[in-house]
Amino acid sequence: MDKRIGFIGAGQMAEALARGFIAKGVCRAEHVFATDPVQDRKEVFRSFSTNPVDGNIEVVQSADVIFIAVKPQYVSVVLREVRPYLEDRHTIVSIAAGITLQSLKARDAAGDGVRLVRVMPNTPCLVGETAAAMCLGGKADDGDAELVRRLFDSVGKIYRVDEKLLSAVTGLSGSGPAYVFLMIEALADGGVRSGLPRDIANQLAAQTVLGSAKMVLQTGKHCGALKDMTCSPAGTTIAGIHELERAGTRAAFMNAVLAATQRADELAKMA
Ligand SMILES: NC(=O)C1=CN([C@@H]2O[C@H](COP(=O)(O)OP(=O)(O)OC[C@H]3O[C@@H](n4cnc5c(N)ncnc54)[C@H](OP(=O)(O)O)[C@@H]3O)[C@@H](O)[C@H]2O)C=CC1
Ligand SMILES: O=C(O)[C@@H]1CCC=N1
Repeated sequence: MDKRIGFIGAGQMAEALARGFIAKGVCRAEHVFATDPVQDRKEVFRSFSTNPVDGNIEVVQSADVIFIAVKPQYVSVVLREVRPYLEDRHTIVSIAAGITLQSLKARDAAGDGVRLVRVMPNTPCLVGETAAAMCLGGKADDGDAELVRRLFDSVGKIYRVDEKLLSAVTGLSGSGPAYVFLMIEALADGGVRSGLPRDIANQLAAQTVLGSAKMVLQTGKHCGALKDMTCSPAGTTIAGIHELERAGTRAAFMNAVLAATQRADELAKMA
């Protein structure tokens, strides 16, 4: 792709996206520009051959696709700052949790006439396996959707959804990697508690999650049927499942997604 990619805010998510895009060859490192008030973050971007620049306006002047990757409460201040420098060539991609298209194009933010795309990505873009969703606003058209789709298809999967679903996407897949990391860590702890060396326990736990996710995606079978395949009558697995059910694990995961979704909605109100 010949587009230049800019990041306003060079934090964890910006780094994961930039590294992912470059690793998958959808853009070249020298076509990536990033800025951050924290000097160390700029040095991180320099370390993988992208261009750290001195401010948000310089990012806008250097790039065509501008990722707004600051914390939600700073989004409108950033947009107000760069607004006079926005041109028709720019597509603005906000990844901020909870910040609506309406508030992105408000008069004290980007204003009317800007190509706006909201994306909720997740950190596995770093390894080419993001689960993301997007919606369009402002002047954004199918060309912008195609551009964003091309970027995200290179680092995983992206789905177009109604904006009203984006908080739920945030609660499920945006925050989801953290739930899964916690689960992998806990599974490995269980392995260690049962006598496995830590490194083998970590590998077994992570590979089990990877393999199980692939079975869901590749077989198209219901998770309940796949679970049943693992449970021999009076066997080991059903004894483990019994404990998970006793602990309310399903409700805990559902409540985690719900709490994160509600938090995304709260962030929208606070911004
Ligand atoms: N982390 C994740 O998994 C995901 C994050 N997101 C969204 O991505 C955004 C960034 O999150 P994340 O990367 O985790 O956060 P980080 O705090 O790691 O990164 C944000 C960076 O932006 C910097 N910053 C603050 N103000 C400005 C400014 N005015 N101009 C330029 N840069 C600024 C921050 O500096 P300082 O620390 O000094 O404030 C910080 O280094 C958030 O809106 C979040 O909702 C979306 C999906 C997943
Ligand atoms: O924790 C957060 O607020 C961000 C948004 C989704 C994932 N991380």
